[in-house]
Amino acid sequence: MKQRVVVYKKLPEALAQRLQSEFDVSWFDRVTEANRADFIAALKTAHGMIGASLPITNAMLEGAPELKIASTISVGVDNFDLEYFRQRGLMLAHTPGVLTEATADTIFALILSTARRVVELAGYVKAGQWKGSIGEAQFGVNVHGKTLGLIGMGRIGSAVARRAHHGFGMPILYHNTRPNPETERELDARYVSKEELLAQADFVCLMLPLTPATERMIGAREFGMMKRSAIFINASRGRIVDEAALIRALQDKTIYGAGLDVFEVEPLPVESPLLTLSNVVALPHIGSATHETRLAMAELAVTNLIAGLRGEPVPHLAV
Ligand SMILES: NC(=O)C1=CN([C@@H]2O[C@H](COP(=O)(O)OP(=O)(O)OC[C@H]3O[C@@H](n4cnc5c(N)ncnc54)[C@H](O)[C@@H]3O)[C@@H](O)[C@H]2O)C=CC1
Ligand SMILES: O=C(O)C(=O)CO
Repeated sequence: MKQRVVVYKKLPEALAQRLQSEFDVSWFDRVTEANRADFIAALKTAHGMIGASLPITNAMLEGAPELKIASTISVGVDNFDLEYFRQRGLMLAHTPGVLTEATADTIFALILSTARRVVELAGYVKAGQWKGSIGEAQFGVNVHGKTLGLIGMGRIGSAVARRAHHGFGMPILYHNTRPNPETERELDARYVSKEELLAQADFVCLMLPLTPATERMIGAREFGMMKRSAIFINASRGRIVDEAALIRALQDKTIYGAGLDVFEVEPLPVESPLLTLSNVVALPHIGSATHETRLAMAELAVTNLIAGLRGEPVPHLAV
């Protein structure tokens, strides 16, 4: 008898066929309030599940005694309780590496667009407000030669640092769980305490996983330690930051601006004060969202899932 798989994100046709040919599949393009009960019911007999962008609670999995593997189409695994997976001996697969460069590109887009006020001033042109030569009121700040502070120097952090060092001549400070000697040699990056980084960096960029140790790691105290000219960049996870404190720091001009791809609540509620601030560039969680990269992520997640269900070594296990 075929093993059963629950898919909870729309997959490219060729990958859907690959799963369909080997497994008995329940399809959910996405899970909403309307089909949530059907999704949970489908999990009850599932051996594997694959998808993204949905918190998977232990309660959902309690009713899934046959489950062996969850394969998330993301590198971040914060939608799962890792301890629960360990205790039940379940596998959790993810997609590191294939999205590193696309996400680093997005982070650079945030750095440049916030510093040079690209979104705000493109809106100014489109609104027909460009009547003469622009003046100081529209000037931005330099990116090249400024100090980049990276909190989190893993795969994506290192890819951002390479762009900054080779392309923009930026001195690099970083803070990480442990020093990364290879990156230090290649990019002349300097390992410093979080406090030193916050005080010295012109751009403070988070590239961390969301874990109990990183949740709300950046709050009022940390914004207070940054330069008033600092630009804060977050494309990691919104909950690493105390968003109310960030809003206050931006309103009070404790910092100069922020480039954000992630938020405490996503989609970002339309009433968020972040949307009223001209010194904020807000993107809809598009770090890895290119055609090529999303396809590579889906391919890797399907490969992970199939390997797990066949009892073969899984290329990328988080647990
Ligand atoms: N906006 C988006 O679309 C995307 C967001 N992400 C986020 O980026 C995160 C990082 O991805 P990768 O670079 O591939 O992961 P990675 O595991 O290669 O790098 C994370 C780094 O953070 C460090 N770290 C962890 N906890 C720390 C702490 N408490 N203090 C200091 N350093 C700490 C680790 O030592 C590691 O070097 C993902 O977990 C995900 O949440 C990833 C891809 C796309
Ligand atoms: O992979 C992740 O963790 C993302 O946030 C989306 O690519």
